[in-house]
Amino acid sequence: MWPPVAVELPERHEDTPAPGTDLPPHYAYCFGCGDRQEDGLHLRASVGEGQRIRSRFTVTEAHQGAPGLAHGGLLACAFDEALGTTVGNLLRRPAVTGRLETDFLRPVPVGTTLVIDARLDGVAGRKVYVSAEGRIDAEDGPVAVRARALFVLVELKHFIDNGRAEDLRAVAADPSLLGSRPVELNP
Ligand SMILES: CCCCC/C=C\C/C=C\C/C=C\C/C=C\CCCC(=O)SCCNC(=O)CCNC(=O)[C@H](O)C(C)(C)COP(=O)(O)OP(=O)(O)OC[C@H]1O[C@@H](n2cnc3c(N)ncnc32)[C@H](O)[C@@H]1OP(=O)(O)O
Repeated sequence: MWPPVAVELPERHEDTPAPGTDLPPHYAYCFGCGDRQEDGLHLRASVGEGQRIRSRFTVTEAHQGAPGLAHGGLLACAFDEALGTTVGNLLRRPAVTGRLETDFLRPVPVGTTLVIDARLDGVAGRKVYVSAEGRIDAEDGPVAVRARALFVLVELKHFIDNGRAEDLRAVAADPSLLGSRPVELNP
């Protein structure tokens, strides 16, 4: 059963941009989406209809597990990012991945762009349930990966208490590293 508990489905946050709007990286050095993270996955997300966010991830030679094929762990990472950005942008509250499960249905060759459609399935207290499927090269392409996750809402303190001090200082000095959102960090 998914979600595994009774949930509410909140309206998306009033500050969520209109469907079709591209979303900025949430952190410039994020491995999933950061534009200053040269070795990262460089997912690009945009707002979908209702409780949906669409992300795109292009598999490169750096992402191989077997010759010419994407590594499953990297695909899981891409889904973590796509699901996390769905939670963050639709609820506009900080959250972390508590549990992530993935089903790999087809091999994903280097050069593929996965079109990942994620949706918010519901919220139960601090628990947020999200799911996604990734299709090969087109929004109506064959499904290659499905994922479901539980995110847990946290206070900003979670990041301040646990993050490495020099990285927190860098963000405090240059808040634009966190995309367009004003966040107060005083480590
Ligand atoms: C100004 C605000 C800005 C807001 C943001 C706005 C826009 C943002 C835009 C974009 C989005 C941004 C980012 C998204 C992108 C990428 C996503 C990547 C995310 C990650 O990559 S993030 C790193 C990996 N992640 C961790 O580093 C977590 C380590 N972990 C912990 O820090 C703790 O473990 C924590 C906090 C998870 C829980 O700890 P805790 O003490 O706070 O709470 P507790 O344990 O009570 O759990 C509460 C309830 O969740 C249930 N629960 C917990 N874990 C479970 C599990 N695994 N399975 C089943 N249920 C579970 C419990 O059973 C309980 O349920 P119940 O309430 O029913 O008892």
